[in-house]
Amino acid sequence: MNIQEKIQALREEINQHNYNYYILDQPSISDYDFDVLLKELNDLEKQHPEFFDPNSPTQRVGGGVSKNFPTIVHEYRMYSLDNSYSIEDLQDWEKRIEKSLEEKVEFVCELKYDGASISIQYENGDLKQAVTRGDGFQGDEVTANIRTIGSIPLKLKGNYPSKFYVRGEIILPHKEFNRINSEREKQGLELYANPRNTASGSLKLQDSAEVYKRRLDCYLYTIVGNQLPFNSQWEMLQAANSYGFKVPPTSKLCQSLDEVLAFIDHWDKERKNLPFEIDGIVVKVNSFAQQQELGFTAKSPRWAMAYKFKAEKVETELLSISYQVGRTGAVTPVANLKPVSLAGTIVKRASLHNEDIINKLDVRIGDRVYVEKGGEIIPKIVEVNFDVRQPDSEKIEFIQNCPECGTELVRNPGEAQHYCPNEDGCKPQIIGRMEHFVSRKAMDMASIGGETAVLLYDNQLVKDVADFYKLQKFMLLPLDRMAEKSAQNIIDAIEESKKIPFEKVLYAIGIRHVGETVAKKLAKRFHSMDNLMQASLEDLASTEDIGEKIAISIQEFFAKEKNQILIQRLKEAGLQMELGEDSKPTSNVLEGKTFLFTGSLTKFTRDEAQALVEQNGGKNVSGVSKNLNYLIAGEKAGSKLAKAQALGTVQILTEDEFLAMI
Ligand SMILES: NC(=O)c1ccc[n+]([C@@H]2O[C@H](COP(=O)([O-])OP(=O)(O)OC[C@H]3O[C@@H](n4cnc5c(N)ncnc54)[C@H](O)[C@@H]3O)[C@@H](O)[C@H]2O)c1
Ligand SMILES: [Zn+2]
Repeated sequence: MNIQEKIQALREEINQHNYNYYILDQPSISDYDFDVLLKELNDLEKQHPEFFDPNSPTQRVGGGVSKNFPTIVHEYRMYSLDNSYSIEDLQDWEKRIEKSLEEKVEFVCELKYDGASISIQYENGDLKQAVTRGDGFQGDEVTANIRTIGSIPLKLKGNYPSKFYVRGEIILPHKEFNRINSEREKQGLELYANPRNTASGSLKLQDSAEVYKRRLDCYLYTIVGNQLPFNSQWEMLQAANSYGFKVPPTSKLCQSLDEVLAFIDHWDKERKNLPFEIDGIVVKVNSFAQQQELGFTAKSPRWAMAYKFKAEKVETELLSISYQVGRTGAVTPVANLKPVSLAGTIVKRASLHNEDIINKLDVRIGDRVYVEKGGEIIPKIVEVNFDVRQPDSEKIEFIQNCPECGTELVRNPGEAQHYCPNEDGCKPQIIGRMEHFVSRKAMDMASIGGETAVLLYDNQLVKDVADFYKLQKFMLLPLDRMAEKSAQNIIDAIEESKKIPFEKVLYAIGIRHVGETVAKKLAKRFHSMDNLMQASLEDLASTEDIGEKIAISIQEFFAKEKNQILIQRLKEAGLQMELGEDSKPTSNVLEGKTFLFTGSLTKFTRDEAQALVEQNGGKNVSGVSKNLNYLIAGEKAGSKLAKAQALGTVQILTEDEFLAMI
């Protein structure tokens, strides 16, 4: 990979994590690992300014707006914060500031509440409107949900300005987070990863009665507006307090960096006693005049810096290891720990991923181990305390047979995971496939949870996913705890699922390595199950973002006779086996041609434009290169236009010229 490709790959990877984190509220990596990726990209971009892109995730606030709420443009932009993980970084920052201001600087230290940003507008003392940060320029209007939060005043007191926005963080206290998760566990629902993403997900619920039940809380730290009666962060906090806002009493005015460091030190130790999660300390230049002089970068103020704590780590004992078999047959070792309190939850298990990780950690039963939790659901073991290892401890031998069905496990060359090959006889694999099939992003049958899947399987009603479509109500009624209403719900959900679009069906059938995104790309490229089943390895592997590994996995899946029969039965049941009319290409006038849009577009949004390209058989690309045929340049087109002109091989079009092509 050359530098440009590396930069591009990092941008794509980070964008995907941003999407998981901010839109789906389901991070798949820890914040620390995410920040490492972002820093790597930032460093590369600094070394290679020629690849600057204003749309890079280093230049933009990570969030976005959803389709479920009205979108509101922020009158005053909402920024993110610069992060540092070390005291040295913080010292460097202070030196930079002092140098550019050439005068004494006071700082305000605040806790960095780990929740979701909110901006709330007040007019004449009344709460008017509440908007999420979104991408910093515009966010979701969630006023009704915000009104359910007890600590946010609906009416102000004292001598408040007539119009302003107050900003702060919506958080979910540990106690509530644990309560919600233990309820979800009882209902067999997927657990939420951490309080922050749960708080942000709660704000986006459609039913404010549900939001009310979540007992969110809010801490406020900024007021913005025109001609406000205070000149510093500290004065502002006092004023906000006098208007009736819940301003945290923990903030501190510091005269020197040493005082700042003492504050950090104090809270690094004390944070575990707080009833809510903080992920660091925010240090802000106190004086507004100085703030103004320092200004902003593309995504954060230069006058503030977040110092992030390292993920909390605790020591405990490894009691035993169990092995879990997933729907693909993958066997995952899980550490059973002596229960210990970590980041507000009691931790009893930690992930060990695979044999290689066990060997690398050299972890043994009875060892004292360090456990860390960084945003994911299951914490991980990061280190062994070798100083106190028992002399008679033995190296862990990975199991050789499936703990569920006894079949000998296989480990393919080049892969770290062990698999149980007994696809059709190993219960967790069958149940896992059923659960995957009915899940929200697949066939979306909410009325069939994990417990129901087990019930249906144990009663021999459903042995594979096609059996769902043979179910009738009278078969369900005799089952344990199956009321008339739940039986009807199940039958309805199964019937409804016949309308689920092809790309989700493709995801639902559970081909190894075919996730949601890959399924979409395959659907778009091959249009129907039949085409896909007949596609050659070359055809498959030449699809965007699909490499040989996925291509082989697809071919292996369809080569099996039992899968061919399964598909045939699903087809007969009436599932969607091809793309819906509206996603099919309407013409192929753009076939074989590549397009890129730049600048601000007036005739269509970027998404609409790209959809037009695809509907007419063309392909969208993400950067200017020899592979680009057409660049459609809107107003204020910048570096991409210049680069295309320099290349000389790219045809440059206006929006109208593009429309004329189709
Ligand atoms: N794990 C993942 O996949 C993933 C993906 C994207 C982002 N993230 C994480 O999200 C974070 C980046 O998100 P971000 O842009 O919201 O930045 P951030 O959370 O690091 O900092 C900015 C935010 O801090 C909040 N904040 C809390 N207390 C504050 C205070 N006292 N004063 C001012 N602001 C305060 C504000 O909401 C502000 O918008 C990083 O920590 C990153 O690791 C993780
Ligand atoms: Zn098995």
